[in-house]
Amino acid sequence: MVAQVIDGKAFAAKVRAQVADQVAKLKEENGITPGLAVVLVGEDPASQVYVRSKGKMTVEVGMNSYEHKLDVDTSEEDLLALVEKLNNDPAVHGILVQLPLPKHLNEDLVINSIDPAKDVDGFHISNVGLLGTGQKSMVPCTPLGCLMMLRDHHGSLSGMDAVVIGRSNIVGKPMAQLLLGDSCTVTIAHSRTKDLPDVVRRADIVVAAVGRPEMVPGDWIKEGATVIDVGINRIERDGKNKLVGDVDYASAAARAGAITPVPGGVGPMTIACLLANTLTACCRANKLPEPEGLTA
Ligand SMILES: Nc1nc(=O)c2c([nH]1)NC[C@@H]1CN(c3ccc(C(=O)N[C@@H](CCC(=O)O)C(=O)O)cc3)C=[N+]21
Ligand SMILES: [Mg+2]
Repeated sequence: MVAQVIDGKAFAAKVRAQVADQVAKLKEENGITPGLAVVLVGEDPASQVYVRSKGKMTVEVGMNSYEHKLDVDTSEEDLLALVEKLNNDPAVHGILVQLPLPKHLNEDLVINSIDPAKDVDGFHISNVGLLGTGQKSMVPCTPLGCLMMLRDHHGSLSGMDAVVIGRSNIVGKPMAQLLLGDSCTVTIAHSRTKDLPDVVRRADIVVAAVGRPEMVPGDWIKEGATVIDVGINRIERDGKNKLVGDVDYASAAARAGAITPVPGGVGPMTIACLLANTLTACCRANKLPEPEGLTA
C-alpha cells in the first residue's frame, strides 16, 4: 500500500481563506476587526520564527496582530501585568503566550491568568474542563488541526480505534478528548507503555506527539491506518539540517492508508486553527453567530 499524503499545507491555506472571508464580513457588516496578541518572552530562535510566521498570517487574513516581545529576564509580575492589560483591551480577542517560558516563570500561573474567552491556545484550566465535559470551549490549535484533517479524510470517525502517543497537556490529552468526542475508542500511550508496538499495531488512527525524531517505525503501523505526525524535530543528517516528524515517514508511508508529512502537515494547520480560534473568540465576544466548520 502506498499512503495518500494528507496535504496540511494546502488544507491550512483553505482554512485561512475561510477565516479571511469571515473577517472581511465582520469588518463590513459589523465594523469589527479581530485582534490577536502574541507574547514572546526571551529570544529562542525557533520561537521567534513561529511568532513571526503567526504575525504574518494574522495580517494576511485581515486581523490585527499585536506582538509583545519581552526580555528573557522579565519578572512574573510584569508578565502578569501585561496579560491583565490584554485581558482588558477590547481590541484584543485572542491572547497567546508562546511556550515554553523561561524557567523562572510559572507557566500554569501565567496561562491561567489569561481570560478564558481570549485563551486561543485552549490551555486555561477552564477550557480544559469545558472540553473534557463536552461543553463549548476554546480548543487547542494542534489537536483541532489534526481533528479537521481526520474528519476531512474519513468523514465519520465513529467506532475507530485511535492511539495517541504522548500525554502532554498541549497535544496528547486534548487530542484524546477530541477523538473521544468523535466516538473513537481511544488509547493514550506514552514512554512507560508496555508493548507500545502492539498497542500501535491495532490502531486505525495513530497520532504521534512525543517529540522524538522518527521513533515510530513503519512496521508498527497497521496496513491502511491513518497516521498523523505531530512531531517537529530538527536533526542533522548527512551534514544537513533536516526537519523530521515522530514517525519514520518512508517506512510508515509504505503501510499507512494516509499520512501527514513533516513539514507541510500538522504545523501549518496549527497556525490556521489559531486564526480560526481568534475569529471564534471575536464572534463570541460580540455575541455574533460563530463561523461553521472552524470549531470542534
Ligand atoms: N502558546 C503556544 N502555542 C503554540 O501553538 C505553540 C507554542 N506556544 N510554542 C511553540 C509551538 C510550536 N508551534 C508550531 C506552529 C507551526 C509550525 C509550522 O508551521 N511548522 C512548519 C515548518 C516550520 C519550519 O520550517 O520550521 C511545518 O510543519 O510545515 C510549527 C510549530 C506552535 N507552538
Ligand atoms: Mg517555566
